[in-house]
Amino acid sequence: MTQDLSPVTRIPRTGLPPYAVVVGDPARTATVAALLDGAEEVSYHREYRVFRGSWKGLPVTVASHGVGAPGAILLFQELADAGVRTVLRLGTAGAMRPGIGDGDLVVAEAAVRDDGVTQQLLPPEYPAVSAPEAVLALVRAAREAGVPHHRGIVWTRAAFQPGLIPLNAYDGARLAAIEMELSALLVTASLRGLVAGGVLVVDGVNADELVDGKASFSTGAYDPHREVVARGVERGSVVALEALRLLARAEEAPAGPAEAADPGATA
Ligand SMILES: O=P(O)(O)O[C@H]1O[C@H](CO)[C@@H](O)[C@H]1O
Ligand SMILES: O=c1cc[nH]c(=O)[nH]1
Repeated sequence: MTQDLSPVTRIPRTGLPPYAVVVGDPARTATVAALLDGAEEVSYHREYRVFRGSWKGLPVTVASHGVGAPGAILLFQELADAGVRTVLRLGTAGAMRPGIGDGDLVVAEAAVRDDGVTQQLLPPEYPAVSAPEAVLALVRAAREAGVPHHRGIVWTRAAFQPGLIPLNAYDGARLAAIEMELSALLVTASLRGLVAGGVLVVDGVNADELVDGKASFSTGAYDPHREVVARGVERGSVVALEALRLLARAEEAPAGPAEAADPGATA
């Protein structure tokens, strides 16, 4: 029997666990899947590679979305169509604030919508915010794992390489990191009633270097191919999976009176 597959990403329309970790690099799905019990590759079409498996008894989906928000949002939408309800992005990012170092994690509280695609879907004033429970679960998981981590607002920016327009629009805005897909996930989540968040592994442009004036925050010190980044990705994988487990456990707990009265609370 031919499986019913989504049109672009070719992920199965049914049978995916509702808790998901999404990553940019298809190779990273295998890194995360290696931590799971009973991991199996479900599909691999274009940049969209999907595994399913179990983390401490919780069935999870692990999927890649490639580089750039226009392609990534196709995966986010098709995951939602397939019944996935909680999505955490485990990405890499450049640091933008003093004190954030290579391999550290940044837990995103919100993202600047400079993603190049959501502007075509709804007005730019609409915010891209992480679910507060996702932020708290990621921070708790990072703290319990003893992983260096920071919280803050992330700049999702469609252009990776610098062009002619100066990149100083957010100087002084205390942004924590820069990457390319998170705001598209957060906006999709708000529109579709999903719980979403992001944890990013810093792969360069250490903000201490910025302060010293040794690098610009373009790609001066960008180098994701280092041991410090690989270790950060391993730690970030555990943090993301553990945060999913905390979120699932909290959702199983009986709703309080305020949540029960608010139909949006359990969307
Ligand atoms: O490592 P990933 O998750 O792909 O994230 C970052 O890395 C890519 C750029 O090198 C972009 O996708 C950016 O968001
Ligand atoms: O988009 C990205 C990803 C990683 N590092 C960066 O500096 N930018």
